[in-house]
Amino acid sequence: MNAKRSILVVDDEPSICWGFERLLSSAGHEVLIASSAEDALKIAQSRPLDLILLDVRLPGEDGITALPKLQAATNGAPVIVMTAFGDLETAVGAVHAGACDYLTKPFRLEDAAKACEQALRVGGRLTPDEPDTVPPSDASLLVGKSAAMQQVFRQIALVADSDLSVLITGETGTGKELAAAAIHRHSRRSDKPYLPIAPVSLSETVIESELFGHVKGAFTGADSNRAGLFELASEGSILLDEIGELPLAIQAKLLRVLEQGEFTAVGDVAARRSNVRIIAATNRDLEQAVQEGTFREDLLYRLSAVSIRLPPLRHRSEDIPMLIEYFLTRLGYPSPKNAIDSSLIDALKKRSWWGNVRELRNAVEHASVIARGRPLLLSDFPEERQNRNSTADAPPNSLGKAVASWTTQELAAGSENLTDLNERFQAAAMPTLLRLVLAHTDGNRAAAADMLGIHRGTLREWIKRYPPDLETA
Ligand SMILES: Nc1ncnc2c1ncn2[C@@H]1O[C@H](COP(=O)(O)OP(=O)(O)OP(=O)(O)O)[C@@H](O)[C@H]1O
Repeated sequence: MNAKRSILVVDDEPSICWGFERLLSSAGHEVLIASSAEDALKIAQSRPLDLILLDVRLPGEDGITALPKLQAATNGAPVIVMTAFGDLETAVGAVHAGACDYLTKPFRLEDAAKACEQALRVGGRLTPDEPDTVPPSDASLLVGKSAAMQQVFRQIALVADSDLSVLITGETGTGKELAAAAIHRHSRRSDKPYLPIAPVSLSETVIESELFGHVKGAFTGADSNRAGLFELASEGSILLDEIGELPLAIQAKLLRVLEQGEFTAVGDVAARRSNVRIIAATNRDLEQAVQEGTFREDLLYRLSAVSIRLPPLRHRSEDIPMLIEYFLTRLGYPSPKNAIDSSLIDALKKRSWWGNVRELRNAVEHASVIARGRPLLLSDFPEERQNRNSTADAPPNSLGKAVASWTTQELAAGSENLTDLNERFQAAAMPTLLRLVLAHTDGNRAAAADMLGIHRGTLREWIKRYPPDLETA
């Protein structure tokens, strides 16, 4: 921050005003203070301002309502909104009302300084739009109050209205699909289609046709023209879930959509224009997939113009009480707040939750059935699942020995025609793995997929391909 600028801080907390005064005046700026929206408006009408830092909760008129008036009075000075009560709806509301950035209290002074610097440099609002009027249905709420989730809300709010493609990463069950739906819901495209697709367990031709459509006679069975998702979602958004599983040939076609905004239906020659926003999600490490040659580096680069990482639940255990209460409310459980006590919360916070929020939701549903309306106890919850990386129970090297013996045997018996060793290895090992994991989850496939760290679609395909064996362990 070089040239001297006039900055108005609107907050009824003296410590925040004092902090900003010190921070900004030491950078050479003039700092004005107002403790209410009404006072702020008087100042804004009486003199030019270069930046406004505006709290949401104020005595009298709230910050979000006052924001457009302050902007009108200042001829569009950039406004950074601050709040201690961050949820996604507030973040989006602030951005839609015209804020250029959003800070959740408590924030680090260096983050605040960066936001001010950026706002003074860029100025103005980022995303002009009508106020958001679509109330989310209950099940689509992204719940969380941890700093990590606040950061996610901020990113969603800032990116929702642009047409940039977004890459959402995070472990299974962290809410990637919810985040993608929220981006669409809060975008200008919200009245247009939002179509999610998970390409796992579909053959390459089927995925290609699903995405781009096909013309009559393109392949056996294609007896009429069929529109793909890129046409069906016209002017809307597509979620490509499990993008890491997309075959390389389709990746090339997707790159063309991203770079040139066009695609060709299967069996067609004419290019069609795409006006669809692409949101992609994955629980795979795409950098590693690039190293391994299964994911195109240029596509990763294009997709991650904006990238949002959903943190695992074990890194934000402070969200657990809120999430439990939320799930109990959705289940219609009597007085959810009183149904959980601090010792239960402490015990649940110590768990690893490898299946993340999905696992927590399933566990709460399970506990609520057992508790039948009384306060929940730890014993109502399913037992904690093993860390999927733990090898503690395995006798040392037993698996290695078994694999060595199997491989040696195969190689010894092997003829020159040995070309499918990996497939035969999978066929030998998978049925047992699947049987034991499914037995452990009482046949619950979603839970088994979480444990295996794979998508449910992939599990479905594995079960079909390697039917779980029935012999005892
Ligand atoms: N922050 C959250 N607030 C409320 N519910 C959540 C949250 N995160 C996840 N959930 C719930 O957990 C379940 C899994 O969420 P979602 O399908 O979005 O996860 P995902 O990351 O896409 O998982 P996967 O990679 O396995 O597809 C859903 O029932 C969703 O409603």
